[in-house]
Amino acid sequence: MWKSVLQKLIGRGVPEAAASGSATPEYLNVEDFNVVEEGKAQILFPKRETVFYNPVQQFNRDLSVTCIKAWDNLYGFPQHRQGPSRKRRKTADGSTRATGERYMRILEALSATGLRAIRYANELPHIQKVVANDLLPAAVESIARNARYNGTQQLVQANEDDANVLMHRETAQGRKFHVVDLDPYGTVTPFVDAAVQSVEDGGLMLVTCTDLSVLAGNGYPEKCFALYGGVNMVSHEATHESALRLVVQLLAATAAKYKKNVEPLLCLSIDFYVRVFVRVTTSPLAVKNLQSNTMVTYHCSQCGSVHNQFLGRISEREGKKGKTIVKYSVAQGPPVDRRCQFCGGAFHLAGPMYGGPLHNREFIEEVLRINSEEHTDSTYKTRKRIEGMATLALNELPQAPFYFSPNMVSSVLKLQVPPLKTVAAGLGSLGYNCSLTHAQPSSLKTDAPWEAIWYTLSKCAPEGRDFTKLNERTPGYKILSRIDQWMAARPEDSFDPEQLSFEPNEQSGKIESLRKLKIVRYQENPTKNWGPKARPQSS
Ligand SMILES: C[S@@+](CC[C@H](N)C(=O)[O-])C[C@H]1O[C@@H](n2cnc3c(N)ncnc32)[C@H](O)[C@@H]1O
Ligand SMILES: [Zn+2]
Repeated sequence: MWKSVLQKLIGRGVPEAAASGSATPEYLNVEDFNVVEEGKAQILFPKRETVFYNPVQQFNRDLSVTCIKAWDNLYGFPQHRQGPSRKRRKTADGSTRATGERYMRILEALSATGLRAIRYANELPHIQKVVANDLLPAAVESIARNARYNGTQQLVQANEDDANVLMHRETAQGRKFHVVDLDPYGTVTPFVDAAVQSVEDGGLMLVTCTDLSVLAGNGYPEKCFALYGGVNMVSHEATHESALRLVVQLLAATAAKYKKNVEPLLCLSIDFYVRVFVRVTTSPLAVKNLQSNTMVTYHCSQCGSVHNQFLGRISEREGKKGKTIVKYSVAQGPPVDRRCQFCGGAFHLAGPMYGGPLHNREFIEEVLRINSEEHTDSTYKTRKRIEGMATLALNELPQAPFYFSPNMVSSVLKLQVPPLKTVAAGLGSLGYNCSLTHAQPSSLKTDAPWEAIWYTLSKCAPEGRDFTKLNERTPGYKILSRIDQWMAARPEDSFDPEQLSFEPNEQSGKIESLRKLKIVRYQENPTKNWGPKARPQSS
């Protein structure tokens, strides 16, 4: 039955679509549908829900439109292919998007209603085609109906296939996509192998995972390992960043099999899911860095201190005729003893996961520019939040995996929680850098070792802490009572405790000025009962 409806929909020439402001096409009885407007699309939903739609994911879709535009401006195909210069040209409307033909082929492999695909067709320049695919006949029917209702049926091609079958078939026939968007129920894992092959060289992959109980929860380390090839930071507050690193690792390790390098452009932990934007480029040379960009993490089950162990080392030396010779070798380790040097607790092992930078500055700056100069609140309802999240991501320390909250550290030491700026000033005075993180409020990323973190926090309370009043079995007692031991054992080239000061400095200034910006930093619950949303009953 759906096929005949579909053929009817596809078979009728140019529609009198609602988007073009004319009357409803005669084949549709709008009474049967609810109409939802988002971005520059209007989507018809059958009154009885048969196809997946989650309004809370508007942020995901608004952000994705902005990120594809940024990718197009910076690395998009016609101008990129012409040479290494990434100069952008001003267009008549004042934007700096690349001029050029409609070249971009996008695959939305798991499309449901077609809303996202139609938004891409309506809101992005340079679209040649958006293939909107779904396994479910009712979804494909909805995509075709909505493409026609929006007048985008020339650009949006509804397709019914298993996503993997579609991607492998298209790749086999030499038809790759510049942009591949994977927005599945739960994990993305089953689609990654086909997707990294299906994306054009230098193309963009957009990936959602909503299975955060696995990627960031406490209950399923074995499932996390099976799906992502690594274990998350079970029971650790930085588990949302490890979720991002596990997803990037999955993408990078899969792409590496095909000599492709994955460069993270923007990786965000959002509400109940993660969204990762990466550029995939064929580069056997860059793939060689994967080993030394991959790490395992020892995190103390008692006090939460963290030690990262990278799996490889890269060293460079100058050879004959001044040529640089790069050597790839195995790592030395482990970086910790059997027991935590601070509290004597046992370590838990997380990873392997990606340990490099999660964002690209140039890319985020372009996202922010587009968001402020080219988008308006009326179309991009989540614009303020994009500004807030991207600004936080832009200001994150790039080479400092994970974060800690003064809240958690103080609760271990049984101290009053000091303000973030005080902790940042202390670490700054010892010569370390700090930043906020988009992944958790009131937390700090830092390149300081944990000796410096415990030392600084232990000195935050003006009157000091009389640890003898603590229970001797607690990690706090052990850390504070052994402070002379672990301070003496710290590496010689680390900090000088005499330098510690809580006077405002550059690090506390950075944190304060970011906190004073009028931006939406962290989202409150967007709606009542928000979350990943279950599949519709009939699917
Ligand atoms: C979370 S929904 C997609 C939501 C959509 N991207 C949006 O922004 O509204 C996931 C969709 O994937 C489809 N799906 C699940 N497994 C699939 C497969 N193997 N191949 C193609 N589609 C699949 C489901 O039918 C469902 O419509
Ligand atoms: Zn410990």
